Amino acid sequence: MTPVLRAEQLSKRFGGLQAVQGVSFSVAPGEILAVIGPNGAGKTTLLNLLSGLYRPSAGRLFLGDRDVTSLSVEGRCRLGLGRAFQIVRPFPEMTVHENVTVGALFGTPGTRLHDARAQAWTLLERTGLIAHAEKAAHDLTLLQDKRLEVARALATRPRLLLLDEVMAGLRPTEAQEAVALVRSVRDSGVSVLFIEHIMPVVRDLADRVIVMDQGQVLAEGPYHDVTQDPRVVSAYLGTPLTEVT
Ligand SMILES: Nc1ncnc2c1ncn2[C@@H]1O[C@H](COP(=O)(O)OP(=O)(O)OP(=O)(O)O)[C@@H](O)[C@H]1O
Repeated sequence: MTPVLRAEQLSKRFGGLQAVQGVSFSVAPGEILAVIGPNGAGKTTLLNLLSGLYRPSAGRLFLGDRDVTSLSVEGRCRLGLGRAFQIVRPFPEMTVHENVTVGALFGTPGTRLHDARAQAWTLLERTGLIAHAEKAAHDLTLLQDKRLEVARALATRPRLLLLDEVMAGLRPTEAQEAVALVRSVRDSGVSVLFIEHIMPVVRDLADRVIVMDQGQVLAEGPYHDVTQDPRVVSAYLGTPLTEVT
């Protein structure tokens, strides 16, 4: 089956610093893939290369069969790459429903306002925000805010959703709710690639884990395999990954 996304030898250099070097991987349809690694490993830079925020210094990126290496953020979004944070951050004065409506209008040009509004109601139902639809975005709690990020990204009708540390700052019970939300996104047919530092979340959510260190892929495989890998433990300065928070 054609992967949803395929990165071939992606690299990004900032002046003298090689932030990402020769990274290759793919994401299968319906897969949840985690990208982990110590601080400065290149995870966020990689996500920026995938979403189109950065142009690679070398390498190529495919969405399905399409080479999107030189496409903009918007172009990739319209081909099915959704990112929480990708569009502008939520408009704080607008309601939750209005914010998701904007996502729907942005993701599919030509969408009629009436249809975008209807789609937004459906997404608020799916993401557990329906009771807060008329609240201003700035009145949401952190967990509701994360839900709004996911709802806005889903409004662009992605085939692959990119999430950058969406669990950060959540209490453990809230993180479990967020895990359930991401699972439900996958169950609706959307692949997910997420960066995460909280290891229990990675363990519970990821079908496969890519470990980055110093811009390169250090290990790749199921959670239990990569976390036992001595090279991975050593990259985390000897801290067992079960204790990394
Ligand atoms: N815009 C930039 N200009 C220059 N250097 C950058 C830029 N963005 C990132 N870097 C550098 O690239 C390296 C990788 O950074 P990146 O943020 O991708 O790592 P990370 O794995 O996401 O780290 P963290 O887990 O701390 O967020 C770091 O050395 C960082 O200082």
